[in-house]
Amino acid sequence: MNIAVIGAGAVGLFLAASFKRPGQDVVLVTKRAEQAALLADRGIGVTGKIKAEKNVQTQVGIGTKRFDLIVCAVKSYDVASIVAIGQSLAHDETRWLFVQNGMGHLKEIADLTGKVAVGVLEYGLFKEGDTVVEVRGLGSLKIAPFKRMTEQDITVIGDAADGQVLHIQTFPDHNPILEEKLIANACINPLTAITGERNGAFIKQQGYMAAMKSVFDEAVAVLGRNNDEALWHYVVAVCKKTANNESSMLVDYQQGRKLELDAILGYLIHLGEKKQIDTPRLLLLYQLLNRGETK
Ligand SMILES: NC(=O)C1=CN([C@@H]2O[C@H](COP(=O)(O)OP(=O)(O)OC[C@H]3O[C@@H](n4cnc5c(N)ncnc54)[C@H](OP(=O)(O)O)[C@@H]3O)[C@@H](O)[C@H]2O)C=CC1
Ligand SMILES: CC(C)(CO)C(=O)C(=O)O
Repeated sequence: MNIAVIGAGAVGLFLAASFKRPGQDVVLVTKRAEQAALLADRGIGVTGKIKAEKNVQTQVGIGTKRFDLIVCAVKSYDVASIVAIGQSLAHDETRWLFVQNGMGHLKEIADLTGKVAVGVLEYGLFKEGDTVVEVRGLGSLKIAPFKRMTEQDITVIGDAADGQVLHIQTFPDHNPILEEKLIANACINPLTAITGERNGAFIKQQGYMAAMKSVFDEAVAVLGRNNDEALWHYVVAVCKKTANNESSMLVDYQQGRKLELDAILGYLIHLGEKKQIDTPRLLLLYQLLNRGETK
């Protein structure tokens, strides 16, 4: 099987290393030529809680080669541009896997004509320069079919990863796993970005925990999952497993990069509007973090 991973950020580096196994070709598609050259020279280094060194091929932008599996690891706001040009990487039986946080990207990937799966990544990953990713929190990659994917296609993706690096769990339905992760990201990412704290602070300090719970209550009301104790335990468990991680939104905020506000908070606020459910806390977080890049 030949595999393309699009986007060489924290997640793309980790997943490219995860799918690189003997007899399996992995091409990591970067945006910048300098990064492609460095990766070709040094390979990918995985450090922290998982250690691996893998050599993969690199490619700058979309080329002419077609792949059996395409893993899209760009931010949710870049998914539309990949969908627009990505078809040239695919053949009729290509399987796509999208691993973005939030649920904002689902409307974009609905336009793809191929077989599409979605995944949620519960690892805490931190990009240390162009070729190294530090694993700061362990979890799973949960994957499920989104469209035209059979159970067997999902199994093929699950079996393709190097089990020493990546733990994959497969699910029959994408909605529950994406909703759970959406809630976790709505609770963790904006508050960590505002406070500058690592994820673990929100289970160690009572005041932070109360703030997170109040965001949780609003978010679950929008999804119609009030009184879902198991979901609150899930959010706490993600904080615990990734306690030492700076959330992807905190990292982006500190680096002045665009935030995934629309995919996470915006998605819930919009759904709340449709259902006539007030979301004052989600709106406040959105406004505090919006530096003018999002409407
Ligand atoms: N980091 C984490 O711990 C976790 C992240 N996630 C989610 O995973 C997704 C990816 O996150 P993360 O890896 O942290 O984000 P990063 O910003 O680190 O990586 C995204 C990468 O995509 C690249 N890119 C953008 N457009 C293109 C393009 N057209 N062609 C090729 N490459 C492109 C960017 O390049 P450049 O930098 O050159 O612009 C960047 O390297 C997000 O939705 C995030 O929320 C989920 C769980 C954990
Ligand atoms: C799992 C978690 C919360 C890890 O920090 C994440 O999804 C992120 O940072 O975006």
